[in-house]
Amino acid sequence: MRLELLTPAEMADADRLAIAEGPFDGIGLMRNAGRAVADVVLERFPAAAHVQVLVGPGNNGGDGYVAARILQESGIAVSLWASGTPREGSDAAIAAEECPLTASPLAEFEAAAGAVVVDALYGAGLSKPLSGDAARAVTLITEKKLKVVAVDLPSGVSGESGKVLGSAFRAAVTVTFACKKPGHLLLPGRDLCGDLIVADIGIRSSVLDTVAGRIFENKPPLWRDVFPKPAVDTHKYRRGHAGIFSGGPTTTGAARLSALAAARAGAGAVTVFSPGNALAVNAMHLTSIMLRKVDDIAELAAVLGEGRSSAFVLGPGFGVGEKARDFALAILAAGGRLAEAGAEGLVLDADGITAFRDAPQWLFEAAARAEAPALVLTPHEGEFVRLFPEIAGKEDLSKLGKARAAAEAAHAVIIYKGADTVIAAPDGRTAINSNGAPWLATAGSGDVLAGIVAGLIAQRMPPFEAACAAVWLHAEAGSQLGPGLIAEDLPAALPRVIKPLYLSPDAG
Ligand SMILES: NC(=O)C1=CN([C@@H]2O[C@H](COP(=O)(O)OP(=O)(O)OC[C@H]3O[C@@H](n4cnc5c(N)ncnc54)[C@H](OP(=O)(O)O)[C@@H]3O)[C@@H](O)[C@H]2O)[C@@H](O)CC1
Ligand SMILES: [K+]
Repeated sequence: MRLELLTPAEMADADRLAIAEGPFDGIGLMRNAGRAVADVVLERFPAAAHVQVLVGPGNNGGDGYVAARILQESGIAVSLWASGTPREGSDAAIAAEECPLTASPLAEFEAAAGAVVVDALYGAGLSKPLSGDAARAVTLITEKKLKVVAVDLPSGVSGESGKVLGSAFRAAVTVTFACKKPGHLLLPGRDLCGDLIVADIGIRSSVLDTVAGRIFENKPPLWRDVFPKPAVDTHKYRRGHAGIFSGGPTTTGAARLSALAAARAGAGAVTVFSPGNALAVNAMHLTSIMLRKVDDIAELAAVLGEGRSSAFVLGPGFGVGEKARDFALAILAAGGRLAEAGAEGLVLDADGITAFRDAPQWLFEAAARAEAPALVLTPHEGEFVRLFPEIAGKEDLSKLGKARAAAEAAHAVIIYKGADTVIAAPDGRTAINSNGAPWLATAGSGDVLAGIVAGLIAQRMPPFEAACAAVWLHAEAGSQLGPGLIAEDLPAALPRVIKPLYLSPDAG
């Protein structure tokens, strides 16, 4: 399955190119699309006695006319409700002509109890909020709790952003064509799509290769080639060394969660760098993880000078303040010297992010230096607003657009967390995660994620791929653990989700 996600504009290019190159012309593609929809209706709802097909004036409606015809030919009672008429000479007009049913105006639509609805009002061409007859149809169908099969997208959901314009259908199944679109994975779109089926309608993969941009669904094939594999003759430092900064005596747990996660992600050695007054409490809870006192910038400089640690986590439980800023900037400034010893990255999480709320520019400039270790920022929505207030306020940008703009501005890999986590690199590559689990919304879960990222970067995994892999592994562990999950469970669950990556080329 393809991992590229096509924006509606890219998909329109694909349609044009596919029509030019063949083997199918526009109406050919539409017949294939409509048939795919009809097949899903028949397969999913074999007992349906009545299907109500709602068609719009564009090509989405065209798919609906095809589906209506095929469903009627298969013996089901079909009623057709149209909003507007297809433009003369368009593919949709041909599809409407080939359809033996007479459409009633959508204004007269009544939801029939027990009917299955095919929503072919608007798809990739959604250009304004749903209103009038279409919004009324959404209300009636929702009230009657009818099962909806959406064509391409539930009408009202933006294929670009996953946002709802006005109101939108909640589908049981959505049938899209050739590739998924960002709006299928970003919330609330993902939730409104129900089960998502990608139908092959005869667009050649060479066409999709030509138009595909740099947006991906986050799945193992995206990063498995660079996932660390320990060599047979390896030793612990060759498997990378991650350094995790602990907060004071009452806030040490977060760093230990990160440290355990870095170790479980495969880092050969992990050290917790602790303030002197928290050494005792850290020591009491650490076994395979090493511990070292780092109280001030001079002790940090000594650690950096040794060049052993190749990836750092700063922020979990660390405290918001000057010390967090100084430490982060010192690590980013040490890149050149560290690079020789193999230092690769700094994962700035939680308090480490908030510490820069009044001076984000200092951080961004430090990360922009060519020799700086890679910076990975892991904001949830609140932290994102603190660090990127202007980008966060741009209502016209999707979550993906915001993450991308932030990555460019900060010269950092951004993990914009949430149920639809987006990972963005400064070079424009962006991935949307789709295996998230609600169980992950629990205290300490983010500390674990930061640790996994650092554990992978410590093993020389490139930072964007490390971030993507970490988000996927974290979510996969969360899904497998399920209800009752607490953050302490996550590091221990990692071996179970990592192992299949080594065993099967098709895992995930
Ligand atoms: N050959 C191909 O290209 C293939 C395409 N395929 C299918 O085509 C679909 C894309 O088709 P499309 O580009 O025609 O856009 P579509 O979603 O039908 O909407 C455009 C029309 O709706 C109107 N409109 C929009 N929003 C509205 C609102 N809220 N309220 C009221 N009106 C609104 C809009 O009006 P306008 O913006 O012009 O004012 C325009 O008239 C795609 O999703 C897939 O299903 C497949 O068959 C495979 C082959
Ligand atoms: K639709």
